[in-house]
Amino acid sequence: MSEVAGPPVEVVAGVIRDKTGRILLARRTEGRDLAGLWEFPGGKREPGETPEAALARELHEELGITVDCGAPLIAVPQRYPHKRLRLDVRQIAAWRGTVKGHEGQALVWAPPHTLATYAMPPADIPVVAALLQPDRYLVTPAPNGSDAAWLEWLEAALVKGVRRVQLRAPHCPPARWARLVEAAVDACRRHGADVLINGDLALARAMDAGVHLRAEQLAELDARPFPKDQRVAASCHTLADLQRAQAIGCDFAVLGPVADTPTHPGETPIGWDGFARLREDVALPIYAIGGMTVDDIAIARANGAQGIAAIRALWG
Ligand SMILES: Nc1nc2c([nH]c(=O)n2[C@@H]2O[C@H](COP(=O)(O)OP(=O)(O)OP(=O)(O)O)[C@@H](O)[C@H]2O)c(=O)[nH]1
Repeated sequence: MSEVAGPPVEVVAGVIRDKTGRILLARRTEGRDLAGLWEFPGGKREPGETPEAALARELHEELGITVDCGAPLIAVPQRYPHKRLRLDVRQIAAWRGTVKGHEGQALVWAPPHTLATYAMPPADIPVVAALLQPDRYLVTPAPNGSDAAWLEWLEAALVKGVRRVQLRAPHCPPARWARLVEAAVDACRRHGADVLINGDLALARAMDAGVHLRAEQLAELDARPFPKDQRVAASCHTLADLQRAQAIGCDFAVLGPVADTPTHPGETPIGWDGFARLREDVALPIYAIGGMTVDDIAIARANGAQGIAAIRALWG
């Protein structure tokens, strides 16, 4: 069996911070796969080793430090032309010693907001997103009651910490929806939350908000509809959708349904295995959707997701 089809290579990497919160990146040396790219320090797990032991060994060998392994951040299944890997990234809770590149690798302490400016391997794109972007994406339900009640529920979700919102209301009359969107965009901005409007490019443009593309819209686009500073995301169900989302430069995608959900009866869930298999062929941050609750964020991260997208579980 070729390495591309066989089981993934297990790789562990650490998020090491200094006292000011900067994060350590190492540059892959010449002659190795992906040479010149920046990565989170770490390496391959040896047979029989736990991820924590492998990471402690690698960081000692490569940097000369002793570490206490902390919480898992994300584990990214990724396929490269000649291999598949699972990049298991852990927060480093504490470390001792003096950081030095023992293998001739260049090192840099990067302030978190600069991470995306470093050229990195595809598997690291979701890692950087997991460090910097919200782990939950609220999709609003249709306003079935009064406008005031709907806006109060949105406010409650924002107060609870939701920081990324998709405004969506299938079948809402356009004039009512435009009024609600205006108030909702305002509420999201007050809370510093990212706001995207489902489907309606003109409304998103008018509000200077992001757009969340439906899968059918995505299929018809061959370029990103908005500039880089205005978010573009897309709903995906297949690998072709994900590849198109990546090709047009979407900031992130939503993939599912992962589990059964009453809002999309009759759709066959892809399960976590299906999610992980689809995710390994693109390098996008991807939220899992379909029957998700906040209790699923850890398993979502363990399958390479940015987190969960949900209506009911995040509303109010
Ligand atoms: N340590 C580390 N490895 C990463 C990251 N992202 C990523 O794709 N990888 C890949 O995971 C593998 C890590 O193995 P290693 O660092 O022990 O590898 P190596 O140079 O001996 O590996 P090679 O045989 O693939 O060239 C490499 O294939 C590397 O490209 C990352 O952020 N940190």
